[in-house]
Amino acid sequence: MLDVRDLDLFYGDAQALAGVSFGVPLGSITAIVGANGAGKTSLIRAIAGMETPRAGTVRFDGHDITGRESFEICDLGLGQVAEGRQVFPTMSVEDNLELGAMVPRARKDAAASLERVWQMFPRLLERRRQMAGTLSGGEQQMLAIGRCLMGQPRMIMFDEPSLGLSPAMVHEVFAIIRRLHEEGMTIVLVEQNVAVSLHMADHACVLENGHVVMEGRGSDLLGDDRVRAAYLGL
Ligand SMILES: Nc1ncnc2c1ncn2[C@@H]1O[C@H](COP(=O)(O)OP(=O)(O)OP(=O)(O)O)[C@@H](O)[C@H]1O
Repeated sequence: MLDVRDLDLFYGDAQALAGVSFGVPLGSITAIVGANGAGKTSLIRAIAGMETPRAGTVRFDGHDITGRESFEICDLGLGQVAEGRQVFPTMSVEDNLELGAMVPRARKDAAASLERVWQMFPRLLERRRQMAGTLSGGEQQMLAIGRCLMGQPRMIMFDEPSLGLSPAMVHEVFAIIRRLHEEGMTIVLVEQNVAVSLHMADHACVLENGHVVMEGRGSDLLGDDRVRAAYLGL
């Protein structure tokens, strides 16, 4: 569903991605694993149109989306839940959600999408008039996911969705990701929690210093000695 080929990304003279190629099969959970600074966030941002690659191509669902605006990419059905739950703190929960339905493909069904989000996250419904900045970290993550769903994506890229959350909340966030996958969503998952993400993933790639050094089935990578030593401490 997504095909990334030979992607190069620079910040000034510093190269963050060097010839990155990998694919995300339709209906998969694809994990991107790597140490701090390996380039995972840069990769997600480059795919989502928030950074402009210097070279390479990104194709999503048959469209060449390389270098396109993030709004346009979102409108094609590629959503992302950014690291650090980027909600608008001085807007209400409901207004944050409505912003998620601004893209043309989602606008006319916004009311139905909102009902679906309330059903999925009853806690957000209870707090619909509360300012987003006063929500707990876990609730803000739910809101970030809900806002992404308002755009009616067919694929979602999650960047560190469990970062800074309590164990119970981490469990809940992973349960939501599993549920979305079961409902047919294609998922890209960047996670510090490598063991959990590889267990969940059908497909995975390992990024080191801006290069893809391995790509394969999640279960194969879990069994790989180098992955076990570098990322699982085994
Ligand atoms: N806006 C920026 N300007 C300059 N350099 C940047 C910028 N964003 C990222 N970098 C650099 O690019 C490299 C890759 O960073 P990136 O955040 O993509 O890695 P990551 O794998 O997501 O790391 P982490 O797990 O720590 O979030 C790092 O060396 C980082 O310092």
